[in-house]
Amino acid sequence: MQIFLVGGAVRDALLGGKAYDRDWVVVGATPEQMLAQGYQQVGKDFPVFLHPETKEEYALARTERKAGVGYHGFEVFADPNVTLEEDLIRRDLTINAMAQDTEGKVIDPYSGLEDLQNRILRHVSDAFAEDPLRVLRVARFAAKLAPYGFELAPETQTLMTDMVASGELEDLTPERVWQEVFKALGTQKPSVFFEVLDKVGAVEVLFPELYNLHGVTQPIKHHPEGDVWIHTMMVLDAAAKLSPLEEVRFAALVHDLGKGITPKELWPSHKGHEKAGVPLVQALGSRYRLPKKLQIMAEKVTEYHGLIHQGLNSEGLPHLKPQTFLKVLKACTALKNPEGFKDILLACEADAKGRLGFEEQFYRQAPFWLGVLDAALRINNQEILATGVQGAEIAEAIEQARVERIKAFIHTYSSK
Ligand SMILES: Nc1ccn([C@@H]2O[C@H](COP(=O)(O)OP(=O)(O)OP(=O)(O)O)[C@@H](O)[C@H]2O)c(=O)n1
Repeated sequence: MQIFLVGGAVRDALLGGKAYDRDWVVVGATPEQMLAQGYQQVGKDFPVFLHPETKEEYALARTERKAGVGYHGFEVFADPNVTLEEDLIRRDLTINAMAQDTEGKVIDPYSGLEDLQNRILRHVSDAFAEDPLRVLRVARFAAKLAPYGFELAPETQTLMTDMVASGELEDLTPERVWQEVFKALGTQKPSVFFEVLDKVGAVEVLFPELYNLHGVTQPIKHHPEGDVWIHTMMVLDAAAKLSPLEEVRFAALVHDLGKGITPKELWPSHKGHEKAGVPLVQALGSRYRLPKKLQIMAEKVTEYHGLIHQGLNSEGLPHLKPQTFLKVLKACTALKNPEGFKDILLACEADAKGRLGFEEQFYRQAPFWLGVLDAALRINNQEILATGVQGAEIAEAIEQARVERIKAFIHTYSSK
C-alpha cells in the first residue's frame, strides 16, 4: 500500500503558499485492509479515511474550522481499483492533479507543474465534464489564484462553455453552487470569479439578475468606465478590500440589481432602483437558500444605499429630514446593532469607490452617519419617564426625543 499527498496541498506548496486541507490518496489497499491498519472510516458512501496518527489533529482541526481558523486535517481517499495515474486523470485541473510521495517526490503525469509555472488553468481530461460544478470551481480558482495571474486555457474555456450550453449547470444543487460562490467571495478579487463565469455563459444561467446589468447605462460623469455590470464588479472588489466579511461582499455584489429592471426611460438615473432591487435579492437568496444574516444585510444595503449616500449632499451638508435619518437607522436595525450598521456603511463605501468622484464625499458621509446614530442612541429613558408619559406614549416620546437629538446633531454639524 502506498500513500500520496494530492490536490490543493501539493499545488499550494509548489506555489509557495499555505495549504489548509491535506488530501491523501491510498493506492493498492482495500477499505478492509485500511481499517485493519488502524485507519478510521469517516465517510459513509465514499471511502474517506482518517490516518491513524492524526485523529487528535483531526478533532482539533474540526474545532478550528468551526472557529474559522483554518483546517489542517488529514483525509485519505482510497479506491482499491484505481492506480495513482487513473486517480489523477479524473481530477479537474492539471495544477490539482499532481501527487507527492512520502519522500516528497512530485508525481506529475499531466504536466501540472508546467501549467503552474505558466499560470494556466487547464483541465486534465474529458473526465472534467463529469461534474458541472467544476465550471464554478475553475472560476473560483481563477479568483483565488488571481494574485499570481492565472489564465484559462482556451480549450478549457471552450469545454466549460459547452458544459454551460448543455444545460447541466441547472441540475446542480443550490448548496453546491453557493459553497463555491461563498468561497469565491472570500478571495482577494472576487470579480474574477464572476468574470470567468460570465465568459463561459454561466452568469446568465445561474445569476440572471446579475447578467441583466450588462449594457445598462449610468451617468457617464460618475461611470466613465462603463455599465452597471462593470460598476458592480468594481464595487465587489472594493468591498473585498474593505471587509473580510462575506456578508459585506455579497451586499456589494447585489446592491444594484434593481438597475437591471428599471424601465429605459428612467436610465441613466435609475430612480427607484433601490426598492425595485429588494425582491430580486430575495429571489436570489431563496433560490440559493442563503444564510439569513447574509440575506438581511444584502436586502438592507440594496434598499437603503441610495438614502445613505444622500445623508450629506455634494456640498457636504446634511440632506435628509431628521425623521428620515431615524427611519433609515431603524430599518437597518442600527439602533439595536450599531456594529452591524458599520458593515452596511462599508458596503456603501465600496459602492462609492465604484463611482468616480464619490469616494471623497463618502469619507465624510460615514462618520456623519455614525454621528447621527450616536445622537439617536443617546436617549436617557429616566428622563423620558420623569415627564410622566405612560404606556404607548413612552415609545412615542422616545421616538420624539431621538428626532430632537438628531436635529441638534445636524444643527451643530451644519454650523461647523
Ligand atoms: N469536483 C471536484 C472536486 C475536487 N477535485 C479534486 O480534489 C482535490 C481536493 O478538492 P478540494 O479540497 O475541494 O480543493 P483543493 O484543490 O484542495 O483547493 P481548496 O482547498 O483551495 O479548495 C482537488 O485539488 C482536485 O484534485 C476534483 O477534481 N473535482
